[in-house]
Amino acid sequence: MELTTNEKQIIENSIRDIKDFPKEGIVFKDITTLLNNKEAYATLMNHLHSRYKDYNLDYIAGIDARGFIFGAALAQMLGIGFVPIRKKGKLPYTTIGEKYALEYGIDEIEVHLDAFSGVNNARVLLIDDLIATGGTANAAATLINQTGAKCIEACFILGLTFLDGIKTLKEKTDVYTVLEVD
Ligand SMILES: O=P(O)(O)OC[C@H]1O[C@H](OP(=O)(O)OP(=O)(O)O)[C@H](O)[C@@H]1O
Ligand SMILES: Nc1ncnc2[nH]cnc12
Repeated sequence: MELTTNEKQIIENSIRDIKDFPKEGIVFKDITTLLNNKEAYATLMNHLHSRYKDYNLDYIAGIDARGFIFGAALAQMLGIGFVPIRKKGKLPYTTIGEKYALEYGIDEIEVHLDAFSGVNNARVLLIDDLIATGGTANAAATLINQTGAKCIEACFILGLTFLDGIKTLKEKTDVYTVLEVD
């Protein structure tokens, strides 16, 4: 269940820091080097599978775009459905949306209103690659709960602990981070 120190190292070492991307002062955590490293990707996904296999989850919801990669893979391993939470204007059927603050301005994410309707009071795990300010994940958890489903936990590969995102999100749902960056 717990990652061994060695497994944690394998995952941590596979994530690349890119300084000043997309703008000066930001250290961008590049997970593409985790994804193309078969040992690191398998170590991570096997860990997530072992953590969540007994949670009685009905769906995984992944956040556009990097949350799709981990979320869809995990849903398939757990044998449950996957629901994409997308940036505004991308989903074709009836949606509900939630706005959230960016560093500059406002963005919005949406989910199909009937996305979790295959199961009454569906138990949903929210997943994304990273939590920073928590604005995106908070909006996503709100949307899940608005459909009548329940966000049981929010899972991130990386949590930036020098920001308040994790603390704020914990008021709404349980939070799990594989790695913390401080
Ligand atoms: O905690 P927050 O401050 O809300 O930031 C975290 C979000 O930012 C990144 O996505 P981004 O919006 O850059 O979209 P992308 O995955 O399409 O690149 C990341 O993948 C999270 O979804
Ligand atoms: N530092 C960062 N690295 C990658 N994605 C991010 N999203 C928000 N902050 C980020």
